[in-house]
Amino acid sequence: MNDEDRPTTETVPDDDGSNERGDDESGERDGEETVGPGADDGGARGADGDALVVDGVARSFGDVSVLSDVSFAAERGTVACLVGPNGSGKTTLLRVVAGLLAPDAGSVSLPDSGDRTVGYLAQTPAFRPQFTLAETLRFYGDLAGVDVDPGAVLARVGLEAVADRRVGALSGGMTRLFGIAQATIGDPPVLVLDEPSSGLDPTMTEHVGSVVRDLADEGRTVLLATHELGTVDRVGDTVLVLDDGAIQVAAAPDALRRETGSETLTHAVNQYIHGEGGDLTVRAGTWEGDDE
Ligand SMILES: Nc1ncnc2c1ncn2[C@@H]1O[C@H](COP(=O)(O)OP(=O)(O)OP(=O)(O)O)[C@@H](O)[C@H]1O
Repeated sequence: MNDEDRPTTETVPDDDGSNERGDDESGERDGEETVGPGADDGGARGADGDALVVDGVARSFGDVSVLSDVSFAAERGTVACLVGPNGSGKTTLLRVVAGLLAPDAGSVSLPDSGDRTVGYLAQTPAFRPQFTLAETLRFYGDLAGVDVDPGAVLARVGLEAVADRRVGALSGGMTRLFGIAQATIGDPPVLVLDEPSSGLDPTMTEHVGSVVRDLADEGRTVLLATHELGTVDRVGDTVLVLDDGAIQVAAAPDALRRETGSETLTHAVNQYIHGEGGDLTVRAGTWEGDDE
């Protein structure tokens, strides 16, 4: 395989030229409880079990402030679901956590384990279609400096039977699963997944949700962005509502419903979305996977 024909690292695009981690890996932990409802906590509340602590992260593009003060923590073995309106900064935050974008301020603290601490699935993963799944995984393994057993990596997402199929012959859902598999190369303790099941049919959406849940149950910490509140309800331990550049609330789906007196997660989440003009209901129609 010559260099031109090799698969690329297009799953980790770098759209502003910055590719450094940019955090100081020293997010302070104050020993308080992990996450909970409340927008005015004034900082992350990392506890001993936390695998990921984001503390006071800010990020602008030019003079447009996208993230102003984002803080939250996530425990090992849990799924944290980042939700928020289009353009609220979910992808920006995930890229900061994955080390693909440097924050202007604040820090991201990750577990200190191995070479590959974070695995990342981009919103629109792109692989070279002419290579097989096994070839592609080996290539990414080489890039990450780790040995890859393609069969074992593919088994994490249920694709081991098609290791020798060309990536271009995969369905959309299988491609997304393959992207998740790629993110697990090197077995990073934290997985950052940008809309892993958007645009998939209900059965595949459910399957992707199960895969994500299993990856967390095996001890990883998963941070995912999604508009599908049905998926959040099924697999999420924590809902992080991002709006106005900050986490407006961090709580378990049930707690969020209870605290807002809502029957549905959609209604509960919308209580924390300010929208334009402060109308809490104005964004109600923007959520996919409605659970009502
Ligand atoms: N590289 C960039 N340069 C300039 N502006 C950017 C860049 N990346 C993101 N933005 C802007 O930052 C804002 C947040 O974008 P982002 O993609 O993070 O939102 P999002 O919540 O993931 O949206 P969606 O739900 O539609 O995927 C948008 O206004 C977007 O135009």
